[in-house]
Amino acid sequence: MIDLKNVSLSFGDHPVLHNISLSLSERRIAVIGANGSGKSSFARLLNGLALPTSGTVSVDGFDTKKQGKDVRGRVGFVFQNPDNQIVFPVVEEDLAFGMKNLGLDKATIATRTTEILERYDMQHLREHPAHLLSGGQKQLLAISGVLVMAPAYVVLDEPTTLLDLRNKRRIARVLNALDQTIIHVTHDLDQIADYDRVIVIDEGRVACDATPAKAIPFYQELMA
Ligand SMILES: Nc1ncnc2c1ncn2[C@@H]1O[C@H](COP(=O)(O)OP(=O)(O)OP(=O)(O)O)[C@@H](O)[C@H]1O
Repeated sequence: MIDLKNVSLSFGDHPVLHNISLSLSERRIAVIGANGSGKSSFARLLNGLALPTSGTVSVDGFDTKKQGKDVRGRVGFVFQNPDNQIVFPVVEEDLAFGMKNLGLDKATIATRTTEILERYDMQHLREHPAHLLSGGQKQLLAISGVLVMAPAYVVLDEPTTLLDLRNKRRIARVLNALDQTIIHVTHDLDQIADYDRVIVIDEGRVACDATPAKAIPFYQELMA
């Protein structure tokens, strides 16, 4: 469970999130809202990429301020642009990077690398230069690089924004098939119609927290 208690976040004297208290445990959670409403800032709080100015964020009891390493081991983060996430020149090296940081042995790294490449039909790309992948393949590699570390939660910040329709759908299918809890920041309302929970953020506050059937029309009305 990810718990936020009275969380506020400011950058300098600019308040961005105001007194948010939430518990996140459903399997598919979407976060939607206008540009600049605070969605990315909210997402970044969940794995300690941003720390609250006041209040606490905890993941399975671990405080993001005090136990960052435990939190990062539990919460994977996928960025909008996979180029910001892919750090090694060859696909298999990139997949191995996070696992090496976790201290996994060579055999486990090799097994998990094979498993994830097979799962997403990318075996033929194992020794491929990462920068030559298509946009969809790059995002799949970025997501794979997070999944091989076996996080309990995956936070995704607009992972399909840069993709064409076919790849958007492919990534949506990948996300829907995950066992982990996902917290998915998106502007793509079609993708979240059958999610368990939708949180609408407006001007740094939770304006609606409900099922898609209630939260999506609320958001559409807000944007009208
Ligand atoms: N590192 C930072 N330093 C200063 N201000 C920031 C920083 N990150 C975000 N902000 C500000 O916080 C506010 C919320 O930004 P955030 O990126 O969280 O919004 P968002 O809802 O994700 O927007 P978008 O849909 O456009 O991605 C904005 O006013 C932004 O300028």
